Amino acid sequence: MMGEMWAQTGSVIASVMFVAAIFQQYLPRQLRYHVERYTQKLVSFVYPYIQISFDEFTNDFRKRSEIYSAIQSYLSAKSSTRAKRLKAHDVKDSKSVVLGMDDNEEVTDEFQGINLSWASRKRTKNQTSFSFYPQADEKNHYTLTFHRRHRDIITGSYLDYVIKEGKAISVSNRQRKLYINNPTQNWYSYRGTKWSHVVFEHPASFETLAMDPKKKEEIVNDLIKFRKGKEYYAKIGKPWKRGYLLYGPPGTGKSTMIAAMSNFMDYDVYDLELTTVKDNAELRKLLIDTPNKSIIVIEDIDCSLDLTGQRKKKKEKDEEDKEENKDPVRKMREDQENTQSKVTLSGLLNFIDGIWSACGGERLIVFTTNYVEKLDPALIRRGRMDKHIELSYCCFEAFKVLARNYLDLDSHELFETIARLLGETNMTPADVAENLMPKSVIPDAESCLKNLIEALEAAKEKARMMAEDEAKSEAEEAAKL
Ligand SMILES: Nc1ncnc2c1ncn2[C@@H]1O[C@H](COP(=O)(O)OP(=O)(O)OP(=O)(O)O)[C@@H](O)[C@H]1O
Ligand SMILES: [Mg+2]
Repeated sequence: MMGEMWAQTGSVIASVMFVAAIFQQYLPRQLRYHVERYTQKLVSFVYPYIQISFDEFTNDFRKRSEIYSAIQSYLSAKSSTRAKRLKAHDVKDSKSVVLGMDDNEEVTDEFQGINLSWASRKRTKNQTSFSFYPQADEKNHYTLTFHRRHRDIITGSYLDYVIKEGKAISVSNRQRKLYINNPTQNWYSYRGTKWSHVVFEHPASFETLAMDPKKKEEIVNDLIKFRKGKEYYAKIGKPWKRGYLLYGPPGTGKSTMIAAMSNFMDYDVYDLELTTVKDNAELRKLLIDTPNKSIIVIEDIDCSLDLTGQRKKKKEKDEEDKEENKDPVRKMREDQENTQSKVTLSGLLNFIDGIWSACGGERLIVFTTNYVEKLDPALIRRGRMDKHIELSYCCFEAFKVLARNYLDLDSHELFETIARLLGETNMTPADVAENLMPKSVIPDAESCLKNLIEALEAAKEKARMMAEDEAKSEAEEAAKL
């Protein structure tokens, strides 16, 4: 109804303008100017609609307008169901083809009871010379048309809403990436960049992660709270970031949990290899280069650097420096060693809570370690690493998740024996999972469970023998004394 009325009004106006344009050609120049002015005044008086256009490229044609891209994503959701002629876009970093309106197609939208219409238009300039920027000769733009009495709402809240929604749609369509830092010496080589990336398609999820369900729920809730926490962090005056320390023996699912976090949050992963970072300044550059909605990961923090001993060493060195007559060759060698190294504990601490960390926001920082007790307390104190998560040996609840994942089993008469054995011996989820893998082509759940029971019994026996040996050698030591 509304559309028809607009179309009618539009065609009347177009006819008036057409007649005026023909008429103008026969008038002297000054008169033509006045006629043009008055025609436009008349049109704006009769035609109560306002049009806003959004160009695809910024003025210098080099950069695609962010607003245009956001509108495109917003309209792709509407036009794929409403418009009749669609156009497939190959949008960079998008998981799938993005469908948008074809040129000169229109879709309507509604906002707080107000009807509006969007149209996709293309202006082609006459090509007179060779151009480095072919887009410059084809100007795509969207036009938004609405009644002038809604001007304030549309230019205020509606446009904000469209851009926010559009950006959210682009994020959810985005292909997630795993970034790895390049060694510093390669940054300035041909096409050298700080981070290289590959497409990240890890299948891990919190559903398939084997761990105590209560702990898992706590972590998921913590992540949800963080994701929704923009205003909260602003209110308490803290940068929007959160640190997790994942610790536990090898094979308990620390790396798997990081993948699950990334899938759950829809964040890119920045896997930071500290041993290839030259010094603290380079570390800062790398981190400033990470955008928001990312997880910065430092795996095996205890092995990456001699972080634990850094402070102590420094103190020792200071003492040594006091020695008056120091061998100059030795001093030179030591100086060289020092320049080779690299990132210090204080550099890393600055990264976690330094001033830069407030840039952008919405970042998770995850450290993993096998030996939490070895870490410097300064690194893991509350406020730096907000949450300490222990990933431990497989408990019965975790086993049930694995049995469901690997064998599609929720219960079985052998579960009771497995529960008992898991209580008596330590086995990592990685080992339990390995034993649950079907060994034959035709999967047989029962034989897989029996395999696991055998492995658990063997592990229990091994642990018993080791304990006996230890007790024996302790007794021998005591006898010697
Ligand atoms: N809690 C778990 N839930 C599901 N699968 C797991 C779990 N823990 C380990 N696995 C399986 O074992 C493999 C190894 O686990 P993962 O790499 O996450 O261990 P990790 O704790 O990071 O070990 P490391 O300390 O050696 O880095 C994974 O590929 C996964 O299939
Ligand atoms: Mg790991």
